[in-house]
Amino acid sequence: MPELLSIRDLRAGHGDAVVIPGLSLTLAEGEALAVLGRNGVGKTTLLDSIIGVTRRFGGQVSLAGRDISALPPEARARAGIGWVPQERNIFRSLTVEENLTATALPGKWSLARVYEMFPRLQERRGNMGGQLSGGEQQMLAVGRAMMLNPRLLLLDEPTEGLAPIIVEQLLTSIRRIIRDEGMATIIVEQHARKILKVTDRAVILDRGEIVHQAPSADLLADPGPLEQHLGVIAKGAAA
Ligand SMILES: Nc1ncnc2c1ncn2[C@@H]1O[C@H](COP(=O)(O)OP(=O)(O)OP(=O)(O)O)[C@@H](O)[C@H]1O
Repeated sequence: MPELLSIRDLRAGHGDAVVIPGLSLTLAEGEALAVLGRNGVGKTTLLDSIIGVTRRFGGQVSLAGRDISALPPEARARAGIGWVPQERNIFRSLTVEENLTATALPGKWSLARVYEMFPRLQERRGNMGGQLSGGEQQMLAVGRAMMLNPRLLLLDEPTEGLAPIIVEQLLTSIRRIIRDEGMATIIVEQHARKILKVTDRAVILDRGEIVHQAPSADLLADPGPLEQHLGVIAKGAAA
C-alpha cells in the first residue's frame, strides 16, 4: 500500500516543554495503528501534533506526500485528517444533526451512512449535543469526523470513561470503519488487547519515543513487550 502519513524526526510539545524529542513514523493507506503507552508518555501529544495543535520545534509531518507541518488545524482537517480528541469537542448547543453537518465535506460518508453506522444518533438527531450521554457523544464525535470524509482518522482514547457495553458497541463500529471501509486510522487506547484485535500494527511510546513496534497480531501472540512497557495496564486490559 502507498504511504499516506509520514512523520520525520518530529520534535513537539507544549510551551517550552519538549514532549516528543524526535519521532519518525509512517502509515500506509488503509492501515490501522494503535498507539500504546503508560499515562503521560506523549500519546495525545503525538496525535495533537498530527492535527497541529501542539508546538512544533522541528521535523516534518506529511500527508499523501504534502508537507502539512506549517498548516493550522483547520487546513489539516480540509487536507484529509479527521480528529476525535479525548474531550470530544462536540457542539453542545447544536443538535446532533447540526453537529454532523456543520463541518461536513463531500464524499461517500453522508448523514445516511453515519446514521446506518450509529442508529442511536438517528434516534437522537433532534437532541442538543449537551443532552447526550457520554457514549452518544463519542459516537457523535466519530460520526462528525467521518462526515469530513477524511483520508486519515485520529481517535484519542475513544472508549475512555464509557460503560463496558458501550465500549464494545463503539469498538464494533471502529472495527467496521477500519476493516470494511479501509479507513487509515491511528488510535490511542488504554484497552491494549481490545484495540490490538482491531489494528494492523502498534507502537509503544515511552517519554515521547517509540520503544517498541510490531504487528498487532504479534503482540497479541506474545504480550511480553506489553507487560514490559505497559506493566499493570496490559495485565488489567487482558481480562
Ligand atoms: N497542554 C499542555 N500543556 C503543558 N503540558 C502538557 C499539555 N498537555 C500535555 N502536557 C504534558 O505532556 C506530557 C505528555 O502528555 P500526553 O497527554 O501527551 O500523554 P499521554 O500519553 O496521552 O497520557 P494520557 O494517557 O494520560 O492521556 C505530560 O507530561 C503532560 O503533563
